[in-house]
Formats: sequence, C-alpha cells, structure tokens
Amino acid sequence: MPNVNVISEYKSFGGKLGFYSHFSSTCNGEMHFAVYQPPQATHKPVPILYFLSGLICTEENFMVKAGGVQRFAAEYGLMLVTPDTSPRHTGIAGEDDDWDFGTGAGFYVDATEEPWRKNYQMYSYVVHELPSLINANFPTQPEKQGIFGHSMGGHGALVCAMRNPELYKSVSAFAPITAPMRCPWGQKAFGGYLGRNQESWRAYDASELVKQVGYHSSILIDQGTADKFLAEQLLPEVFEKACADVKQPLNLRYQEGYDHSYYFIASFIEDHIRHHAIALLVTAVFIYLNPTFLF
Ligand SMILES: N[C@@H](CCC(=O)N[C@@H](CSC=O)C(=O)NCC(=O)O)C(=O)O
Repeated sequence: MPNVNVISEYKSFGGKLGFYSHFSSTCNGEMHFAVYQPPQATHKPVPILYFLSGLICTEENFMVKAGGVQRFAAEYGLMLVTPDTSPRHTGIAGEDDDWDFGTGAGFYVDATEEPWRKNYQMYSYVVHELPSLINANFPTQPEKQGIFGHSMGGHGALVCAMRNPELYKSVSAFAPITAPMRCPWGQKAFGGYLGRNQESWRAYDASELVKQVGYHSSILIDQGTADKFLAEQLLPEVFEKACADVKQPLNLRYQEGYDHSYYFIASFIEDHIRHHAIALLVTAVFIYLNPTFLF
C-alpha cells in the first residue's frame, strides 16, 4: 500500500484486522489508524463505517474492547475504520500534561489557536484526509459511509455527520458529549483549540448544529443511566430538546444501570452496527428488489 505502513495484521472472523500508520499532511505528522476488512472485501468493495473514540483512547480501544465488533461487521459486510484521537509526539510544550486536552483529546476540531493549529486538525483529518487514504488503499464503496463514536468521539461523529450529511448516510453514538459549549470538557477543549470567541465553537456543537442544519435521517444514541459523566459532561437532554425543537428524528435510548465504559458499548454494539447496515446496505437490496426505482 503506497503511503501506508503496516504495523500488524490479523485474521479475524474470516476478515482482516490491521493496524497502520501514515504521514498526515493535515496533522503534519505520523498518524495511526485501524481497519477491519470483512470477508466480503476480498472479492468486492464494501461500505465503510468510521468509529471515533473517546478521551485517552488510541485506534486500538474500539477494535479490542467493543465486544467482538468484528463478528457483526463480518456478518453485514461492513469495513470498520478507527482513527487515533489526536496527533502524538508533536513536541508542543505540555501536550501530555492533561488527560482531557492535548494528546488523546483532539476533540475532532480544526484548531485555530497556537501552538495547536499546526497539528491538531482532527476534523479535516477525519472528514477528508483519512477517507481519501482509505479509499485509495482498501476495497471501499466511497459513497457509502457511516460514522459513530463514543463520548468525545460521539460528539465528533454527530458533528462530522451534521456538517457533511452528503458524506455520511448514517450516524449514531454511545454516551456522546452532546453540548460541548456547555460542559467543562468542551469548554476547556474549545477554549484551547478554538480560542475565546464562542461564535467559532458553534460549528462543533451538536446541539447548536442540529438547529442550524439538522440531519437527513434518524440519529441513534445510547446513554447509560449510571454513567458518572452524564449530568455534568454529556447533557443528552440538551440535544434531545434541540432535536425536538426542529423535529429532528432522534432515537435516544436510556440504558438502565450502564456506565460509560466499553462494557456498555459492547452491550449495544450490535444494534448500532445494524442501524448503520440498514442505511448503508438497504439501498442496494431495495434496488435489487425494485429495479424500476432506477427509471
Ligand atoms: N481517566 C478518566 C476516564 C477516562 C475515560 O473514561 N475515557 C473514556 C472516554 S471518556 C470521553 O471521551 C474511554 O473510552 N476510555 C478508554 C477505555 O478503554 O475505557 C477517569 O478516570 O475518570
């Protein structure tokens, strides 16, 4: 694969799980990502589902801890792609000082502030550079992309999808930060990466974006009721109200007793894969069953 370094590859559920690195011109440094290719990808291009992870994660957490997600991706014939959560080893002073800012906490925004803006361009990286790289090197159907994520990554998935509805046919999230402008994690990250003018924050706040642009199909969110970050950081009720105000279809499911961990994600991962599979695969089945639809 030109421009992609293979770190390791493993056979998994009949497909292939791989960990890779490349030089990112968007983030001005080496970036890591993981790809699960389902068995179907050996003989035809397949739809792609991007998963954005949360604070402190790397490209590995989801692939290792999401309850054998590869089994479901293999069943539905979906490619899974997980980027890292930030640039690393940039040399920026203090980049490793905090667990919720800097390394492992890119927040899927394009930083405008020094010293972050040269490297911390995670929004453009996820929406543009990484998909170009994936489509050039793996057997994909580029017009069939979905996106989902967890916590900080749930925020990222909602923002990427709402800002680019033509690029993403489906979106879902586990315990997303739904109103980052109003919570401590978001205020710290946006203040550092985007500066003090909160007008520029709105483009990265799902609860603001849904009022401006909305999304073309129903959004699935699972939220554990025993999540220690629920009341202060995640604020699903803010997003729920914003969706209701503009009649955005939302399937917000409160899951009794579940916390913020990957055990929670693993418990509901199959539902999310199915949510995306319906959006990404149904068109093909529908056209097969109703060919006159094309004419
Ligand atoms: N260090 C924190 C907990 C950090 C944490 O829970 N991170 C989550 C994402 S939180 C929002 O983005 C995570 O995915 N961790 C990785 C994992 O494998 O669980 C604390 O101690 O409170």
